[in-house]
Amino acid sequence: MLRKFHSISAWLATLLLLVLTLSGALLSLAPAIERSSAELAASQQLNVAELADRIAQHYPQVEQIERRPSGGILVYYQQANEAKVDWVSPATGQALAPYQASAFFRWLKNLHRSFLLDTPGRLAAGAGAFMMLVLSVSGTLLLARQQGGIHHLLRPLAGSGSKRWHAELARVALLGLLLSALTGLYLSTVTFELLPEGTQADPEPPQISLPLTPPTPIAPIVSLAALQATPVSELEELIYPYPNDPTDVYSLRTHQGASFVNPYSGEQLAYQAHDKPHGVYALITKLHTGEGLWWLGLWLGLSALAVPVLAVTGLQTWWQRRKAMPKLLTNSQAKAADTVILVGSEANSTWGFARTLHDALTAAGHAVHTAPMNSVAAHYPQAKQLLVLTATYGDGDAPASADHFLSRLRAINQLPIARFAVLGFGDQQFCHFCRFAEEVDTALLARGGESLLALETIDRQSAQTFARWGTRLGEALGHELVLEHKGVRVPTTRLQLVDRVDYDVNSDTPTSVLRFAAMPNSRPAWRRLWRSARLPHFAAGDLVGIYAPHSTVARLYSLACASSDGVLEICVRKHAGGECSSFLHHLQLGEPIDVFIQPHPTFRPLLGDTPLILVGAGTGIGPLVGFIRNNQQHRPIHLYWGGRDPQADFLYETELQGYLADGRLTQLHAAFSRVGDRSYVQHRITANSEPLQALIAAGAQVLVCGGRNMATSVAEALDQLLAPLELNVQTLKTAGRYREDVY
Ligand SMILES: Cc1cc2nc3c(=O)[nH]c(=O)nc-3n(C[C@H](O)[C@H](O)[C@H](O)COP(=O)(O)O)c2cc1C
Repeated sequence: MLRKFHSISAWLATLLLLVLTLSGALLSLAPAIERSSAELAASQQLNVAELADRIAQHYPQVEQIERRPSGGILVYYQQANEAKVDWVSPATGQALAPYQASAFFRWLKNLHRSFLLDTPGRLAAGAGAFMMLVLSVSGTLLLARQQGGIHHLLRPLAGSGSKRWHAELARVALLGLLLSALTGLYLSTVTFELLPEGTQADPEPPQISLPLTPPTPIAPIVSLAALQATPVSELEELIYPYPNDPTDVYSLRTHQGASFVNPYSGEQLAYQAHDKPHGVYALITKLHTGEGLWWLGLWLGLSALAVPVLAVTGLQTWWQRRKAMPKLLTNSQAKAADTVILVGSEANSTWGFARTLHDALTAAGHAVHTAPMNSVAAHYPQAKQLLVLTATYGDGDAPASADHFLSRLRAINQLPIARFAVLGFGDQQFCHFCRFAEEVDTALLARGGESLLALETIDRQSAQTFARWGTRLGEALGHELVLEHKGVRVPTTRLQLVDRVDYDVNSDTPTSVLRFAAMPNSRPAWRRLWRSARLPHFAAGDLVGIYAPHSTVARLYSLACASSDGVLEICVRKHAGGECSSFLHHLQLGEPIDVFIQPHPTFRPLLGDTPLILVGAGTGIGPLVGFIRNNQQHRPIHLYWGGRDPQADFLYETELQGYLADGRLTQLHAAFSRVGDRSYVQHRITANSEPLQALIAAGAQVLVCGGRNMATSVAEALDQLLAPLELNVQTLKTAGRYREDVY
């Protein structure tokens, strides 16, 4: 829902925002250009009397002095009965250059404020500022969700292509865009008098009586006390008395207020301060335009320039997601359907299964409506059965297209369709296999639903299990149903094996560390002209999906390095009958594999320098080594790892010794199950209870990677040692300080 909302708002706002941001970016140059044509430094220490005295040496017929927000000084004067304006040097009072207001910038300002129209244009500009605010906030929430929480917003981003560019750029430009949007919205509300602009002080001109008769000439301006007491940095404008009127006075406007100055005595008359709302208005105008804050102007301008790029990359991401969703040519209307299929998916493969089911049911004569789970309606008047197909993500959580399903269901008075069947898609590698599907099944039963078929789960997109479920569904519906699903491979990058280290080679289950690099000639020649082959972007702990030859189902492996390390590294144990692990173990140097990256943002070290306790067994060491390798800031890292025999499978032993020596690893506690005291990693944890208690009390984060049994034993051992601290694994998990990557 959030993604859809973000996409629709983006479409509506794109055109509006392109005009607003491009004109805003150009306008942001104005303060810096003006600043470069004015001379400023000397003006900061002067008072207005001194400045006016210097100017008087060169401009006998001066009428007005103005200090621009940039700090430059303008002088308005008469020459040969012609009104003129010059930039002057505050240091000497001499002319720098004639002043010419830029017609281009005036036009641009009108375009930016009102699209060169009147009230409708101003309304559109206000709406544009509002859309920018909405997009900035919804985009931040999306990013926070992708990164595993708002406090992880600054973590390195995973993914590649336009999606990654979009997120990366949005993160950089976010503050500038938020500031522009909020201040722009405020200025719009002031334009439409929804908020007060405040008033600039405008005191009544005083009547002065002449000190002497016949009239004496007015005092030299440098001697006027009120002007001496006003620093130039406070000045907005000084208007001189009319030369032929001996009763006229100086009119002085500063940032704080307005007053008059007696030209004979130098006394300040009728001072009036600007009101508070005006102060707020002036400050917000300054923050929006960057006038007087040229660096802020340039920063806002650069942030605004990000908007067209965000529009293009956002559009590409939207298009790619749309393309990945199957086209359902025969999708019935929700109100006319007798069968409703709701889909929970993050990376879209479940949509492929939904389409196979949709087509088969349609061919069998059903009117089928297929939609994302988040679009569940309160009422389907004709529907007789609801079929829910959903994946599970994160730590047993809902995928993107289903993250509001359970709350929607709670808000609906009566279950929209009584008969239902849930089919869960997941991966046994993960700790909570198909847990979200279980939750959905339980929730539907609790709401009084009637199970058409018991919950079924599908491991790693098995087409066979899907076909068997289809047969049973057909029986429940009273007709034959054949589900022949042909998996669709997601787009991949081709890499080649460049290095391998093999361990335990004499056993049936050897382990290898495999390193891959980009395949130089994997791209068409015309694309190689502008970009050479390179690795996709990933961080240690992300997952890489690898297709064995002729397989449409990818196997996921945890990454032992980041793309900035220049290779893609995984640690693989060969399993009896494991198609992908056997393929990888037989791979020769130079041979290719096809991969894609699945970000795993929740399995990462928290930012900062708090200690890390890394726990793993067997190949679970992969991502943990990646975290240690990238520990350039030398935060304390304590590694607990379990293997079988140090002579045969001490994975990464040489690297780990190097990391201990250079300070990237603080302590290494290895346990071996087939030699010596035949211990497991949880035994090392229990034996080190006290130092571990101290580390966790100091805020340490625990990251566990490896088999499910190991993870359970480690959690039990940690629960025991945490009890005296009145903590347990669950509370650490809730605080994001205990993360697992378990298979
Ligand atoms: C980061 C990540 C986390 C996952 N978490 C789980 C999980 O907790 N439980 C599970 O059974 N499957 C999990 N999976 C596997 C997916 O549910 C499974 O691959 C599913 O078929 C994906 O469907 P989709 O392509 O429609 O999103 C996870 C996959 C990824 C990439």
